[in-house]
Amino acid sequence: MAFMFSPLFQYLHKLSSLSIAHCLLILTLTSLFLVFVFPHTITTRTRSSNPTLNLPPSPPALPLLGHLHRLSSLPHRSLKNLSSLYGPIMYLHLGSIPAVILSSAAAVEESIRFHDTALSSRPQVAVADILLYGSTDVAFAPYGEYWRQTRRICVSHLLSTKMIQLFGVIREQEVSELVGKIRSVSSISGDVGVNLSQLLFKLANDIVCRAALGFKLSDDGSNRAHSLLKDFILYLGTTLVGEHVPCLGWLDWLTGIKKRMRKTAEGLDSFFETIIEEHVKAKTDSLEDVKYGDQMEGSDLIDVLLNIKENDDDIRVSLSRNNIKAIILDMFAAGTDSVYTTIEWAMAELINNPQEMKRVQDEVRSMVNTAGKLTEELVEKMAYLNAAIKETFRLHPPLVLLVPRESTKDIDLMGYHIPSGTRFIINAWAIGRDLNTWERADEFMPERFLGSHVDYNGQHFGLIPFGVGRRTCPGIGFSTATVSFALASLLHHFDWDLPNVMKGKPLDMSELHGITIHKKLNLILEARPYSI
Ligand code: HEM
Repeated sequence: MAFMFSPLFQYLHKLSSLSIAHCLLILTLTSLFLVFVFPHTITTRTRSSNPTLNLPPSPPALPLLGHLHRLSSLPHRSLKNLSSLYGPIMYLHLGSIPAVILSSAAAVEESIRFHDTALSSRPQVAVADILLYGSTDVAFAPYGEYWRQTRRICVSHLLSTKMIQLFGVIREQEVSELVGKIRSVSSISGDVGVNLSQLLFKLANDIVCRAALGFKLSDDGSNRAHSLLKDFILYLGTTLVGEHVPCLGWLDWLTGIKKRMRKTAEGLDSFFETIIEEHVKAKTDSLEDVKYGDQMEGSDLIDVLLNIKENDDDIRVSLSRNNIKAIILDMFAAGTDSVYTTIEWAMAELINNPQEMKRVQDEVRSMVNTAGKLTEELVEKMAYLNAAIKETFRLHPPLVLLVPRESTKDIDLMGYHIPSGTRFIINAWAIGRDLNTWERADEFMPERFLGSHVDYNGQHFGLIPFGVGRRTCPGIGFSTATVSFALASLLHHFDWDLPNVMKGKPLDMSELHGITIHKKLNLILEARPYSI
C-alpha cells in the first residue's frame, strides 16, 4: 500500500478548492518569509538538533519546510535524483519530520539484516487515525502485540494459501466476465479502442468486494459505498499539511479536508456495520458455526473474522467490530489499486515492446492449446509470463516508496547514527532501476529473470515491490494470483494494439501520484479477439 507524504502543493491543489496558483503562492510566500526572517537557519547539513551526531548526508534545507521544496509531484523521482548526489542513505527533513531515505539494495539489506525489529513500526499518521479507526488496521498499526496478532490473522486465515485457492473461483468468474466485456466493447468500438484501465480497476475492485464482503457493488453510480470507497483510497494517498509543517496546519482547516475525511469515515462505518449485521444474521439463521480453521466455499473475509472473534483461543487479541472494519478496509486499500495498476503497467510495457508481447503470447497460447484450458495452475508454469510480471514489478512497483516505517531505537546504519523516532522511507522504485544492481536498468527485459532465482518475496533486496522484513506485504499470493491469471487471459484471448489514432507513436508512460503510482493517461487499446 502506498501511504506517504504528497508534496505540499500537489496536496493543496488536489484536495482543496485552491488552485495551483494559490497553492504555489502560499508556499512561495511562506518560503520567502522564512528565508528573510531566519536566513541563518538555512543549513547545508540538517544537524541542528544535535551537531555531534553523525547523521547521513543531507542537502541544504529551508527552515520549517526542510526539504519539502526539493520534492516534485513525483517524489520517488526527486528522491532518486537527490540520492545520485547524496548517496544511497540520506537524511531529510520533511517539514518537521526527520526522515532517512534508503535508495540501494545494500542499504536496505543492512537495515533489515541488523535492525528489522527497530524498523518495524509505522509512524502515526492522522489520515490513518481518521479513516482506519485510530490505525487499528494491520498496515498502520504500530509495532506491538496488537499488530502481531492481527497480522497473524491475515497471514494464517484471511490471506492463507487455502483462502487464496478458495477465491480462485471468484477470480475465474470475474476474469471471464472481463474477457466477455472486452469482446463486446471491442466489437462496437472498433479501432477506437477499449479503456482497459477502467475495466481493470473494476476487475480488481469486484474481486476484493466478493472476497471480503461476499458480493459486488454495482458501479452505475447509484451505490454510495462505491464512491465512499473511492474517496477512502484517494484520501489514504494524501497527508495533512499540518503534520509536516505544524504552523501551516490552518490550511487543513481552510481546505476542509479533515471534515471531508471524517464524513467518508462515517459513511463507510455505517456501510460496514450493516454488512456485518447481515453476516451475523445469516450465520444465526443457518445455525451453522463454521470454525475459522474450516473455511468453506462461500465464506468471505467478514465470516472468517467473525468466527475468529468468537472461536479462537490461539489469537491473543479480542477483535471488536471496529477492529474488523479496519482490517477489512485494509484489504480494499491494498487489494484494489496496486493490483489493477500492475496489470495496467504490464500491458503498457508489452505494447511498447512488441517482441516481448509476442514471446509472452506465444508461450501462453501454446501452453493453453496443449493443456486445453487456461487455469491458475497452468499460469504458474508460464516462465516468460512470470518473468514479464517480475520485470513489471521492478520498473513499476505500485508503492514506489513502500509504506513508511519509524525507528523505535537509536541505530547505527552504514556508518551513520540515526536517532529513534526517525521516519524510514525505502525508494523501491529507485532500487529497481539502480544500475549497480541491474544492467540496462530502464529497459523492459523479462528474459533477465529466466533461469534466475531472483524473486519479489522480500529475500532479494534489489526487487522489493512487496516490501521487506517483518512488515512485508501478506497479500503477495492473493495479488499475484489475480495479476498473473488476468494478464494470461488478456494475452490469450486478444491481440492488442494501439488504437488507429495513436499507431506509430510510443505509448505515453507518464505517471500520476496517488495511493499507488498509476499511468497518468488511461490505457486505451484496440483488442482483436484471437481465434486459433
Ligand atoms: C500488487 C499488489 C500489492 C503490492 C505491490 C503490495 C505492496 C505492499 C507493500 C510495499 C507493503 C508494505 C511493506 C513494508 O512495509 O515493507 C504492503 C503492506 C501490506 N499489504 Fe500489500 N501489496 C499488494 C497487495 C495486497 C493485497 C491484495 C492485500 C490484501 C488483500 C495486501 C495487504 C497488505 C497489508 C495488510 C499490509 C500491511 C502489512 C504490515 O504492516 O504488517 N496487499 N503491501
